[in-house]
Amino acid sequence: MRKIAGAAVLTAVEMRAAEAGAFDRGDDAVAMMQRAGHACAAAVGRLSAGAEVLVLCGPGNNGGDGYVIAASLAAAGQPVRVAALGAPNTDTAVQARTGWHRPVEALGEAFPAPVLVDALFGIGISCPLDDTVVAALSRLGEAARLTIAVDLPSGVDSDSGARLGCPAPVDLTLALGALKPAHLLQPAAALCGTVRLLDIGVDASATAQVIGPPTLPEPGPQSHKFNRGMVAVVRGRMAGAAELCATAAMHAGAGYVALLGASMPGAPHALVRRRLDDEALADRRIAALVVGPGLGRDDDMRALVERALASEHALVIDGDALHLVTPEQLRTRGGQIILTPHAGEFEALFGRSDGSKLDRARAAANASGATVVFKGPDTVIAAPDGRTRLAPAANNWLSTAGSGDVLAGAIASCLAAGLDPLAAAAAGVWLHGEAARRCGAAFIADDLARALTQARAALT
Ligand SMILES: NC(=O)C1=CN([C@@H]2O[C@H](COP(=O)(O)OP(=O)(O)OC[C@H]3O[C@@H](n4cnc5c(N)ncnc54)[C@H](O)[C@@H]3O)[C@@H](O)[C@H]2O)[C@@H](O)CC1
Ligand SMILES: [K+]
Repeated sequence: MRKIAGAAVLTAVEMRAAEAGAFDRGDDAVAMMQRAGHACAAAVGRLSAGAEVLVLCGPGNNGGDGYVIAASLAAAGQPVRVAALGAPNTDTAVQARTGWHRPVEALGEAFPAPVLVDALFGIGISCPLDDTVVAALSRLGEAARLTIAVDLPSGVDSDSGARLGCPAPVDLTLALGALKPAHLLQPAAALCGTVRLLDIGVDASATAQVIGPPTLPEPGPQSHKFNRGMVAVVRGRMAGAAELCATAAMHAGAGYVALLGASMPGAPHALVRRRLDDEALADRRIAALVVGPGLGRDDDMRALVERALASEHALVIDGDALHLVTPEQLRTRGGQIILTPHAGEFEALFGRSDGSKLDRARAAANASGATVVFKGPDTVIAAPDGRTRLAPAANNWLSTAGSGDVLAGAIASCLAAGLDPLAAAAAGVWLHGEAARRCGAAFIADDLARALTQARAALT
């Protein structure tokens, strides 16, 4: 059982292909299910500390895992019962069922137990759960002290994270072989509780990964303020947002940060103030230019965004600037560009579309040629080459004014340090999440920007 940082994230189709690849190499489905079930049982056994376990088994292979878990716990002397939603209907699950030699209760009539293991449905759920199933899950979940989902909480769509029924949250989800998008995308992610990964012997390499602690360059004897990475932030109508962004860039490790445009009294002394003119914008030492925080959306600001696009700098485009560009314009401009839209900005720039947040971020990166950081409680980063990174659940207190300005600054700092746009975006999201974790509760964006120093120090 391991933590999820850096883990591969596979869609249902990719997961089945990974399993098929293992079978092609001589593995078989029954052996794989035994490994999955025994790995789950070991975790359940440790966590239940001898309390009675009720395992709920569905009709497919998720249910098959459940029978193996129950049999394994029984063999270890743990009190365990099984309740099922019908008979197993796959060869592998039928085989797993033969290993359980005790009664099987009907789901709707099952008596609760202190530990509930949900092995009703995993990646194979295809339509919303019946109300009677949701009612049974809720009743048994509420009565349990500890609820554990096998692979996924039953009633969520594996690829999109949508609810299929209204399941209650579980305490722990044991992801089998790889993470699935639903472990990270809302609303499903909030139902998963703590997520841990179990190895079941499949090769789970993928273009999508969970963001983990980044590797960032450390200063050495040759370092000076400019080669540590110079960030410039364009000040628009609201100076505060640009100053927050610039402050965040400094605390995330940039060697030199310039605010282009008039600052307000009280900004950090280390922040370099420069006039916003062509000479400042053309400064070749700028390694990342941020435009958008507190910018405004009038014609003057549109012209300013165009001047930023006309520069040769690597760009972080945030906030209002996302309303003043088009995907085609960005694709034509090329070069290193990171976009940091929240849901409203994303829709304004890329329009409404169906599909999961992962699909939408990938399509946006493809359309714009930029790296897209689709922000929210389930941030997804997509690069134009198809690689994606998904953020683990972060501190919900991040839903505060200025939090996005801080993120843009953190990302710009990592871009200026020489990381490629995908790595820089992922590093910035990690630093932002770690800073928020350290801040605890009810912090403001100024605290968050300062806490980036501690988040950065945690990596050294
Ligand atoms: N070798 C394998 O195939 C392995 C499979 N694994 C497990 O197998 C799971 C996937 O198994 P399956 O593909 O069989 O899928 P599931 O077991 O998730 O569910 C599919 C079954 O549920 C039924 N179903 C779907 N939606 C329903 C609904 N709303 N109401 C009632 N019934 C519904 C389907 O008709 C089918 O019988 C994974 O999540 C994982 O837990 C693991 O054991 C690893 C190995
Ligand atoms: K499940």
